[in-house]
Amino acid sequence: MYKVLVSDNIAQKGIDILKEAGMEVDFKPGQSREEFLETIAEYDGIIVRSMTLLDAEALNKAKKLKVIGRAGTGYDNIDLDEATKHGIFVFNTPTGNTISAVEHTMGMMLSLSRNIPQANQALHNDIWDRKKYMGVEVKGKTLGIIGLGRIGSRVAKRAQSFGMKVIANDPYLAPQKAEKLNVPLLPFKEVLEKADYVTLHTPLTDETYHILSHKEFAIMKKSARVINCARGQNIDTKALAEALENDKITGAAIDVHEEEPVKASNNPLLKFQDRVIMTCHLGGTTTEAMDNVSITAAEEVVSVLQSNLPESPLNIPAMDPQEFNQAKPYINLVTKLGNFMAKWKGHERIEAVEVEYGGEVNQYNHKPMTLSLVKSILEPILDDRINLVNAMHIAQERGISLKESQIQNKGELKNIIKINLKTEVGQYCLAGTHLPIGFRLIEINGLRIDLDLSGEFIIVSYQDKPGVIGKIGSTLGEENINIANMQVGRQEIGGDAIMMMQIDSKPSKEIMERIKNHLDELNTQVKDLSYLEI
Ligand SMILES: NC(=O)c1ccc[n+]([C@@H]2O[C@H](COP(=O)([O-])OP(=O)(O)OC[C@H]3O[C@@H](n4cnc5c(N)ncnc54)[C@H](O)[C@@H]3O)[C@@H](O)[C@H]2O)c1
Ligand SMILES: O=C(O)[C@H](O)COP(=O)(O)O
Repeated sequence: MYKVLVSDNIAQKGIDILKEAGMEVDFKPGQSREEFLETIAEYDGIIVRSMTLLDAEALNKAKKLKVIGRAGTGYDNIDLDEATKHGIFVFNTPTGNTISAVEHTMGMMLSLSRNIPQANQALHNDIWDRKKYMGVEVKGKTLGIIGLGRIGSRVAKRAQSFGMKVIANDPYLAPQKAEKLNVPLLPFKEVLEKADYVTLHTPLTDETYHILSHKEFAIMKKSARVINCARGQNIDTKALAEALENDKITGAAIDVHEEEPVKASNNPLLKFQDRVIMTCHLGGTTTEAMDNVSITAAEEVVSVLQSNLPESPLNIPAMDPQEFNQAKPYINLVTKLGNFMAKWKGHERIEAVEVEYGGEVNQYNHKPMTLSLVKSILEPILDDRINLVNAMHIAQERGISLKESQIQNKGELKNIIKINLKTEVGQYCLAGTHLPIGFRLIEINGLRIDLDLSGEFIIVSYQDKPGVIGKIGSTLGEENINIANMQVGRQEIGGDAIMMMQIDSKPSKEIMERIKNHLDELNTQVKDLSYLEI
């Protein structure tokens, strides 16, 4: 039975899903870091929100951990590289709280414009002051959106319906997407200069850390108001406090904070009661969003523990389900070729793997195929230590160079995948194709063949000599082993030759030994005599 830790608050519906799937669940929001580190080794899966820190220290102790589910969007509390090294799948549930974050942003902008929280607080303190809490309209004002993704784009639509002019900065967004939204994409500095409201909707990255600091506040309008419902570290809090102090900008609405939870001792913004609105990271905290992210996270943890791939992976390439289904035959083909290669030559130290994709295969993202190939080649050597998450990392760690390329398939075949393996001993090549009748092996070390890519095989590399084929055939016949298919090729008379046989039953070690002895008697310089079951 798998054991799952839920270390932050999620909706009960998510916990029920885990239990119904037969998981043992520990629900421990708010547990101490010490207890967390002491017990993390027990768990196969963990569900977190933004409060649990899954850094290298924690992940190094998580010896059984297979999957981390982030019930929410931002995953800056998870060390992705470290999780990847350990082969731990990490996924998030990025759409479940989008609308809640959008609506919170709109609420913050309106509250900031109309002093709603301040007036409410005053009235609760028995103060009626209509003059002090006079506001401004948002209609006709310019909203500058930094990060026009899921949340930013929806904020744009809502702001436009309020009669605002919306401009944005997002260097990674396809311009057509912004065009469709009728939002001009402008340089960062220009957005800051023009905006009456600046709202942040970027992830936390090296580039977006303190994306608003002294320099940026200095170029904003004095009347500008700033909204942050993205990540606390996107704003340099001290610089924001100074900008407010020196009237460089007018106000701010802040949902996410550099240090959470916020305390009077760690946040200089608390003193600006009239100009700063603060909420306690509530953007994604609605009944609907909590249900959405909790249900999805729980379903996905169960699914990954049942050996499926997550829908929104963070450390393997994502593919939409339709594309994945269409590419699946090629993922299976490359895996079969990798299994074949591993059984044939995996005992030799691998130096390089090259994979060539031809024909229809090139309509699809190659990454999942290449990852599957690397996994299938290294799996027999590394047992279950390798999966799609850490395959590339392990290959790099072992000094194996990897190359992907595209080839033209000139023949009639609609698709072809060719893998080339370089080991300390030699170079080997296999090619295969996917046909309606199944997977076919179409080339081995330059020899054109056409064999079913499953079953039992004997491969012999030798120096071309009369008598070899007969000797092998008769030895197998004596032992009642039927040859279903056989193909032979050579470079020239008396040159390097290769024989590929598909047989109906497994030859014993003794039979293989006898074949070897017969070939030695013929003095054929046998370079390879392998039996493989695929
Ligand atoms: N307050 C909350 O409770 C809450 C809730 C949900 C999401 N969030 C946060 O909101 C943020 C946005 O979420 P999303 O779902 O819209 O993400 P998203 O990935 O859909 O959008 C982020 C956008 O930022 C852009 N971007 C990245 N780097 C940039 C840069 N240097 N300059 C300008 N743009 C840049 C990306 O191209 C992308 O379009 C995330 O940080 C997420 O964690 C907060
Ligand atoms: O990135 C997110 O999904 C939001 O910041 C919500 O975070 P939370 O799950 O801690 O509320």
